[in-house]
Amino acid sequence: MDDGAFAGFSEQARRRLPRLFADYIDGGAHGERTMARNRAAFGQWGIVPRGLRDVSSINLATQCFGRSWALPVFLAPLGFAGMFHAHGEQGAAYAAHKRGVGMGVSTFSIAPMEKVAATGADLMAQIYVFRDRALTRDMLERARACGMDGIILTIDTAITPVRERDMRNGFRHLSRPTATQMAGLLRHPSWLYGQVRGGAMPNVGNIAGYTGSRGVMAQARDVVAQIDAGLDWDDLAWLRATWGGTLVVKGIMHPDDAIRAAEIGADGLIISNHGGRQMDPAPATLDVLPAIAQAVGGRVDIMLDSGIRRGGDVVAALALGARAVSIGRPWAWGLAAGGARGVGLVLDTLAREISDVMALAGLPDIAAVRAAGRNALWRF
Ligand SMILES: Cc1cc2nc3c(=O)[nH]c(=O)nc-3n(C[C@H](O)[C@H](O)[C@H](O)COP(=O)(O)O)c2cc1C
Ligand SMILES: CC(C)CC(=O)C(=O)O
Repeated sequence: MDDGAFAGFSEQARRRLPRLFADYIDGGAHGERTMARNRAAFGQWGIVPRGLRDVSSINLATQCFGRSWALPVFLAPLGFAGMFHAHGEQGAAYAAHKRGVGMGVSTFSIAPMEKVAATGADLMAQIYVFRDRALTRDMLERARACGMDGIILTIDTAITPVRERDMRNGFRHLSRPTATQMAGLLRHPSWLYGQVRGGAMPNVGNIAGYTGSRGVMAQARDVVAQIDAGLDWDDLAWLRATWGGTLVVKGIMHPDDAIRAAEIGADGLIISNHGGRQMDPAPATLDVLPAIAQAVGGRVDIMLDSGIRRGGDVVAALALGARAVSIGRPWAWGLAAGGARGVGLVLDTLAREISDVMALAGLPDIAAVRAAGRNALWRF
């Protein structure tokens, strides 16, 4: 796979992590065709160099979902991220805070959201609605209580499809670690030491009741099984009525769904195929972006994720109608490779590339990128 600007981080992450976790991060659903298509779609677009424009200062400041960030980049919610490095979700949030960007905290965060919120970062709580709505209500109340004024409802995960790498490794498919899994953990002593020192084999600590000694893999299997496959548009309306803050719907891939979510009162949309981890085969997110942007016509802000690996990818997405992008695996690799510092370096790497591309395209700020639109782009 082409990990773009993050190849060094992903390589190091794969060295540092037991295979179980490295494959969980890297893998996708079924034949991983969606994952490949996400990357290929960015390869279809060039950005046309322009000169004789004043680009002596490049400003990456961005507004999206009613928030202000220093970059048009958001850290996507990632489940079980605390297993990738002892700094965990707090480390990532710390890096996001330092760089002035936002972050989604997964329902399946290893660290309880209260601990992540204590970093002071601009966070949004990602919500998987459970069959037991009391758990979901509890999560909304906790999000509000720890000062988060935005939530992200993920809608592309009614079921979790086969992810062949996870099946092979027994990720979420076993209730007890196998000898192979144990040997894999022991072959990564520095990772293991960090995990033990950081909390002695963590729990899926963000969900009430999921603590104890059963082991994080058994917990992961059980909490994922809690996701309600019966979720429908009435539930979105319920959530809209229940949650007074910003409500963003993640996993939109069709213009009709975008329009319906906006009509129900969502404040924002994330065009996402979950990084190719859910539907396979699905279209690339960049390919569905123009029709969705046209359908919503500026009524709600659009963020895009799945396959962002270069600054040029970000600029192409913004020129085609996104207000910002989010990155998933790149920050997981950064975290695994170097904790909070690694996540910070991932953001710096992307910021530098975005800035390079904008300068050489004669686009000094994000408003200029959006205004240029397709005029800045070349379809190969
Ligand atoms: C390890 C991992 C865990 C994820 N966990 C969640 C999750 O708990 N909730 C969610 O909405 N999306 C989850 N996602 C999807 C991401 O939020 C995001 O949509 C995706 O990673 C973007 O694609 P990219 O990894 O190619 O950047 C996860 C993705 C990865 C790689
Ligand atoms: C549904 C879970 C397996 C967590 C998740 O969103 C992911 O791994 O992509």
